[in-house]
Amino acid sequence: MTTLTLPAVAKLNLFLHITGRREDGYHNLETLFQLLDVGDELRFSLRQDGAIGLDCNNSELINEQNLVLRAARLLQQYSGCKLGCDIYLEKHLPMGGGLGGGSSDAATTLLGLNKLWQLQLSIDVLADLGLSLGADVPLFVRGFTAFAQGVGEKLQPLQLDEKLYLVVTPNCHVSTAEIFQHPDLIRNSKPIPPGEVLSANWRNDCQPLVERLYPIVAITLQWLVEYAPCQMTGTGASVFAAFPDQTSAQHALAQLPANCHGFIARGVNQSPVWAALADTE
Ligand SMILES: C[C@@](CO)(OP(=O)(O)O)[C@H](O)COP(=O)(O)OP(=O)(O)OC[C@H]1O[C@@H](n2ccc(N)nc2=O)[C@H](O)[C@@H]1O
Ligand SMILES: Nc1ncnc2c1ncn2[C@@H]1O[C@H](COP(=O)(O)OP(=O)(O)O)[C@@H](O)[C@H]1O
Repeated sequence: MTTLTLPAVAKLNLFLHITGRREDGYHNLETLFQLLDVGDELRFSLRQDGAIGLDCNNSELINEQNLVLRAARLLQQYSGCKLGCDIYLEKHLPMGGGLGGGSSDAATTLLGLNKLWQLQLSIDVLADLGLSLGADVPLFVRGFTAFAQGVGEKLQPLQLDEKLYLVVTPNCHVSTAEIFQHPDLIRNSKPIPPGEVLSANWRNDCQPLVERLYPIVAITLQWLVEYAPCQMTGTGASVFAAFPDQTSAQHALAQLPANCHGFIARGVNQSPVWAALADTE
């Protein structure tokens, strides 16, 4: 095998509770990660000379900080592999919107190159490598909808109804670091008792602060709630609502405010990257 094309899907945080701050400054969370069936696409082509190249439909993303390049270099270094690759990233997901696109791209890179370079590293090893790139990467490596604790790396798979979501990203960039450093962030939520995840009070502890600091997020939620109950994902700025069918979701999407980007996606219990990898067997 010399080429491989794989998806890198988005996630929603159906709830995000912050239960405390750790000594290293990071926060312990409890969150319900819902994978979606839409996202970016990555194409990998094997190189024998060990070099790693990146091309992308968004030229701003072609730089050494791209999580795709960082994941590829990390894997090459860890495994001692002498092979290289050219990677084309077709970016569809809004960036920095709480949809985990960068983390998902990194996870797909780890999974894809593990295959293309025939490394046969275990999923546990890939998830640990991924965690050093970002808190959400292990979720996308494991590829199942899950209840998460810690900074998001302790994952328990969950089977949820595969609902239809409208995801709306207002035209603003929320800094994750700014939100977590803010003195007014709610960071003392009680942990959910074992077995009560599905009946817990689902809310996003970052949402009140983000709505105050970024009024466009509050305005977007006020627009969306006219159609269905809605919430913010991650540290924002994207918001989402579940709809009973395509027609009602399309109806809301057609009324989207001018300063927003929106798409419809289905929640999935298993990441499409696993089906795509299985097709290559
Ligand atoms: C909170 C979540 C929920 O999905 O938000 P989104 O990024 O998806 O919006 C993520 O876990 C975010 O993960 P990620 O986006 O990888 O965050 P990082 O780049 O690792 O962290 C940026 C900064 O946020 C703070 N941070 C991040 C995660 C965490 N659990 N506690 C923190 O305090 C740290 O100050 C860190 O320096
Ligand atoms: N492949 C990538 N795709 C998107 N963003 C990336 C990528 N690599 C690095 N980044 C950087 O990571 C930041 C967060 O990206 P993203 O994962 O899309 O958002 P979030 O963490 O809010 O869900 C972006 O603002 C961008 O600067």
